Amino acid sequence: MNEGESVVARRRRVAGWVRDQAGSDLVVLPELWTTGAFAYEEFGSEAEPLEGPTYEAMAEAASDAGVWLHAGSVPERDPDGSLYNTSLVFSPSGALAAAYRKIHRFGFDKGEAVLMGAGDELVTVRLPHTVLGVATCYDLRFPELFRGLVDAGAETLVVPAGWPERRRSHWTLLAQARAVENQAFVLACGTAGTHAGVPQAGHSIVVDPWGEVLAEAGPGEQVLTVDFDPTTVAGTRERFPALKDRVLGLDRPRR
Ligand SMILES: NC(=O)CCC(=O)C(=O)O
Repeated sequence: MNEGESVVARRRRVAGWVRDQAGSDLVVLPELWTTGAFAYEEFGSEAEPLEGPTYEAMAEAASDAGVWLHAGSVPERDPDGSLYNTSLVFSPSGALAAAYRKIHRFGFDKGEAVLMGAGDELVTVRLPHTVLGVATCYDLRFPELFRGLVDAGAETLVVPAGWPERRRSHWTLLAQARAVENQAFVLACGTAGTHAGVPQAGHSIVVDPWGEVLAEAGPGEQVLTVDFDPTTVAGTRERFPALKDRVLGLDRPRR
């Protein structure tokens, strides 16, 4: 994203990119792309109700293109005034298929962690040939969230992000780890450019359930297109049934 571009102009530009993807099955956008994930001062001023201008523009773009659209996330203002980092998924008719409020907020004692509320619900979305499990950016560091998504049926894990360049090695490593440990496809879509002075990693990445990188973007803005068969997940899980060997309850003290 170009700093200095208005939210209105960026929304129009991104909607055009989505329309250009007609013929694809699923299009994925990154986290907080209207403001930038590190533009904390803008979260309040640019926050939208769930069905706000970004929702409307993305619903229309999904329907014009006839694609499933994970529209990344927006700063959402709840009717009670609280802010959330909320991802939106639209069906090819432009209907809202799911909204996910980011569970793990980044920033420790500042930024998103104090400005936004935490979601408390895992979200999956059934598509014709796979079930998406939805997570956002910093969530990538919390494997138990992804295990929850897998238990809810997820086979393709979608992670929009605004991940900084200085931790890019973690981005790639964690995307591959989440794919391998959950025997799932991972579609991790990151912002490019600089947000509020924080250089972004870009490098969106698609990983298969064996941990192989199917496609990886460069550092700048680009459309990364990849063909894969999500129905292969079941076979991978059957041939190498590590998920069946899980011992449940180890994440809680035993006494
Ligand atoms: N927007 C984010 O969640 C940033 C996460 C991050 O920088 C990290 O996990 O490292």
